Amino acid sequence: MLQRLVHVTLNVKVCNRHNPLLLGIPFRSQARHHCGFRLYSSHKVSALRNYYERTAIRGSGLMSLKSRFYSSQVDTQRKNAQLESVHLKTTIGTSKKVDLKSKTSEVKRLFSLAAPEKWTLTGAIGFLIVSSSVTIAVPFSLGKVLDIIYSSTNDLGATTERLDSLCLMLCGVFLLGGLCNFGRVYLMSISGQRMTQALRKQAYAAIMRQEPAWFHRTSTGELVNRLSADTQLVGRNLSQNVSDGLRSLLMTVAGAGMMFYMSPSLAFIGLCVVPPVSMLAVIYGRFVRSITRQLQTTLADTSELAEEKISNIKTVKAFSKEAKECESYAQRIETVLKLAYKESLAVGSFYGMTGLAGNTIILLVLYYGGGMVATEQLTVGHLTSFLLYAAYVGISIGGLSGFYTELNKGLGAATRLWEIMDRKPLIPSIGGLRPETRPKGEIVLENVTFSYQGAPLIRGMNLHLTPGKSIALVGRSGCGKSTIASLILRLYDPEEGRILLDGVDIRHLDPVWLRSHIGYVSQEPVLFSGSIKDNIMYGALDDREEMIEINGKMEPAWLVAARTAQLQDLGASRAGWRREVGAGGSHLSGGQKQRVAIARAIVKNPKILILDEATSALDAYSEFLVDKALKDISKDRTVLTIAHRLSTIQSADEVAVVDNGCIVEQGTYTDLMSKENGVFKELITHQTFASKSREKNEIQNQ
Ligand SMILES: Nc1ncnc2c1ncn2[C@@H]1O[C@H](COP(=O)(O)OP(=O)(O)OP(=O)(O)O)[C@@H](O)[C@H]1O
Repeated sequence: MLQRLVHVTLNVKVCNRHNPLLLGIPFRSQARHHCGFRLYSSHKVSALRNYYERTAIRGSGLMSLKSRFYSSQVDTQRKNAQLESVHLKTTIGTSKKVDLKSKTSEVKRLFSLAAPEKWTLTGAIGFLIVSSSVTIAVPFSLGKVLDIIYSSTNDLGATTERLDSLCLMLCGVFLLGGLCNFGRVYLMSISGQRMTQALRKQAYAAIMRQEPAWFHRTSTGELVNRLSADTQLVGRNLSQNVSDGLRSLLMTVAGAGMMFYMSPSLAFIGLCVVPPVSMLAVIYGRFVRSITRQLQTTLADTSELAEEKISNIKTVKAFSKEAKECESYAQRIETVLKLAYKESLAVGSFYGMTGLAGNTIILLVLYYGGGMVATEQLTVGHLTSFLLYAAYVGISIGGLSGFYTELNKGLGAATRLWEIMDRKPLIPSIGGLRPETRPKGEIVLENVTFSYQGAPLIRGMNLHLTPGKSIALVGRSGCGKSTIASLILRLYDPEEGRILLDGVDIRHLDPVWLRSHIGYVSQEPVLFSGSIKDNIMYGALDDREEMIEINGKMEPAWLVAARTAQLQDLGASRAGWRREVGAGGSHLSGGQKQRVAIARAIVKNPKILILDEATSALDAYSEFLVDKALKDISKDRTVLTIAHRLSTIQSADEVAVVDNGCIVEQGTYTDLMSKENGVFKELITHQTFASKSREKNEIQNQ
């Protein structure tokens, strides 16, 4: 499909207001660089708008532009490109023809992946040429041997001598061929493995770069499948498949050449089946490509289901849903099987037909060749050689079609990998301002609006976090408290409004720098496989063990953090700090996990602490101890606590109440409680906050 390229550019006023970093960059490069999109003139207005909604708007730094796109006048240079209320400026580029599905460029790109392995591959191709030449020499030599035998009527001694020397020479040639074959397969195999590894690294890095919102739309099973199966398919394609394909090509060309050399008329008869088989191969290759794509997608869905259920086996068992889970897995697998049936049918038919074509060649050659031997136009040795060459050509054409099929599979897999590798994350993982000094820790949310997949959640929120003070965020379940934490961490960008750290919009700051100053304990902390120490060190800014002075004694920062988070009991266990926590922290209790997560958050000595119900899984005694420790480390830090417990709320310097996407009340606990008909007072009265007196009793009982 050839289409004309249209550059779509953003309105500069809007861009600059919302993202001063874009100042001075020409419109066209802004749009293309930032959103990574190209649009084509045949896109209708609605398609363009949809495209914008899907790619440029959601979760991006440009998200805040959305409403403005829809409210302003369109500036367009082409009548038929009227974009209604979308606030875009379109300029038609030069009438450059762009082939949207240029398969050639895809193939080129696929082969460019092999560039780092060019020398190994060149060596392998060298071996391939030698080994193929040896194979090609076999039928000819065999024909010669047969002719010597048939022509040896009188002088037996001379014939034996000729035979001996010919066979000796052939032995040497075959040995060389064997060695070269070994070299070819070995080199191709190792370079294939290396290409797969390199691809895996690139794909994994690309996945890690993406913003969290992208992961909501892309299933984990699919990503794991791309990392394992697709990379392997591409690696194998560029090595083994290319090697086999080249060998088949060489054998086809050389075999056909030898056929023509020996008898052009017989060669024409023998090769008349090649064109229809080649056409069949092309059709078959296309079909296999589409079916492989469907198969991979369905397999990814199935893996996703299996992964989710296996990793949460306790919940499955607690509800006795093993049988149901097996059934739903079987249903998904059924779809895979149906697709596999289709593929098998195509493979079977294709190989059946190519086999038939090969046998037809042999039969035709035998029939006409036999006649030629009878009329002495051809010797027996020549006919035998010819037959072998015909068989070679038949087999090699089969090999070529196999190569084409595999190439199509490889292209499908590579396209899926490029989709990930080419995607520019809407929130960069690195880059931006990195102030030299440690931040003061003042956080301001200014008119922040945010929605998940179009469902509004935060509506023009204003919130001020003062350095050195703690603020407790309270509100009904699902009102968006954890989302506010995610916005401050810049895991998502607001659609409108901005978040400032010490007066600087966090969109201009390097996310790595920003997050290095924020300690975060999530509601359901996740630990990774490894020891307790490894997990605490995960929060450190680098892998080196930082030493800090405590009461005149130098101690590792992670140990101090562990003590602060009341982890002494874990440290005192038999394996000590080397105790393995298991996948996702499955070997630890909920409270232990939470304390390790707290230690992990404070080990980097952050200026801002976000504690999302950080002590909810602790028993009252541990919570009392951790609270005390957190109070100590909260000095001189900005603390945002997302709290349900009364004790946490009461100990905060201020309380902010979230309701209907806004902060509706903010003040000290006493102030808010003294407000007649206040939202906070009502929350405290009606919600089930843990009573402080009950907690005190529990502590006294310990
Ligand atoms: N990734 C997501 N995609 C779509 N909706 C989401 C996503 N994450 C959260 N939500 C929705 O956003 C709303 C706010 O979620 P959030 O976790 O911020 O609430 P919360 O106030 O912290 O709740 P709780 O007090 O129960 O922890 C909820 O209705 C939730 O269903």
